[in-house]
Amino acid sequence: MYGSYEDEYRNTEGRDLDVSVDRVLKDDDDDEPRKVRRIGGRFLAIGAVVIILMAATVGVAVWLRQSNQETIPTGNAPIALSTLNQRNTVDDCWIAFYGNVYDMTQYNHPGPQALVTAYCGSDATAEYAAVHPEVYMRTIEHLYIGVYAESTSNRGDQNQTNASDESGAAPTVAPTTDANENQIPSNNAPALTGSDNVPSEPSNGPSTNVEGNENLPSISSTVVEDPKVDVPADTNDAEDPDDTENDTNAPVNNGGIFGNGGATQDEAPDNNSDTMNGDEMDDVKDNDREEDEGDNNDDDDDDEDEGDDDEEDDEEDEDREERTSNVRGEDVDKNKNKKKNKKKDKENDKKDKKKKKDD
Ligand code: HEM
Repeated sequence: MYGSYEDEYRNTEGRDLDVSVDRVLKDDDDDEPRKVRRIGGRFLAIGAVVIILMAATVGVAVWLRQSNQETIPTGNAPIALSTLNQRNTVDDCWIAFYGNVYDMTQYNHPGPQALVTAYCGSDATAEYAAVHPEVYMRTIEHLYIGVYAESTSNRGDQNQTNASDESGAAPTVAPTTDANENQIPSNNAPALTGSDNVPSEPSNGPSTNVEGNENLPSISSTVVEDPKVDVPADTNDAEDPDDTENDTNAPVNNGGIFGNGGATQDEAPDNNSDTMNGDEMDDVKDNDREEDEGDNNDDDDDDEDEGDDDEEDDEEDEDREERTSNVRGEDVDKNKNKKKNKKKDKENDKKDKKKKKDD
């Protein structure tokens, strides 16, 4: 009896126990996926919200940025100064060189990087040109964005096409734009023509229109000044033929002392004392020559000793003439010729004397 009761109890309990354990076990198996699903759902929801919030934040940021800035110019639209000025940070760095705008954000400068970043958002043509040849610009053609509207330092020819713009490559010449039309004087500048890509000398690049215009007059002024420099020389050259009659200096240049035209000009009042002295010297020389000739004629009947004296006299005359010619600055060649002539005369005289004696 007891046994049956206990057994029944046990069975009952056992059954109950079994049932309760099964229930518990069953409940656990059923709840765990639900919990996981619930937790997963919560995470998903939170993640979605976060993603949405992030996307919204990014979207708003992008929108704010775009709304504050002008859109990046495409095609041939020139980049205004205001646009350039907005790209003035290290992370968004635009710089204008020679009338073209480049995105220098990713540029690694071989020199100090700070030198480049200091000019983000501005025109650094002048600063660049002060230390670099323009040919270095070719190394950043891939960073070209567009034409800088405010610059007068654009290179290029109006006849060039804009093909390089459309291809995205930096133009070696600036495309024809309204901005370029304003730069016609710059493009016509002599220093820039004939060397579209690489000017022979680095210009002290103008960073503004004013500076660019300042450069132009200097170029044109040099062109204008050149004739001015030549003018005095030309006028002098032109005046020389006309001035010979009236210019007191003309006789000197035209051989007033020893020249052919000196005699007539010397007759006119002349302030040039050298000319007068020259004629006086000529007169003295002529007189000496006549005296010498007279001596020679007088000595025709003299003996040889006396002839020797005549030779001495001749030598003295030669010395005298030499001195006078030196004073006047007469050519040495003239003196030599005269001496030769005199010697010939003497020889002839001697021959005549000998002939006479022989006779
Ligand atoms: C933004 C204005 C710039 C300034 C003020 C500037 C200044 C300088 C200076 C002072 C140096 C000499 C560094 C040294 O000797 O240690 C230098 C070097 C150099 N820079 Fe620039 N730079 C500028 C932009 C550029 C750009 C845009 C380029 C390329 C297109 C460039 C290319 C070079 C190169 C190749 C060197 C090394 C060779 C050399 O000294 O000529 N620079 N830069």
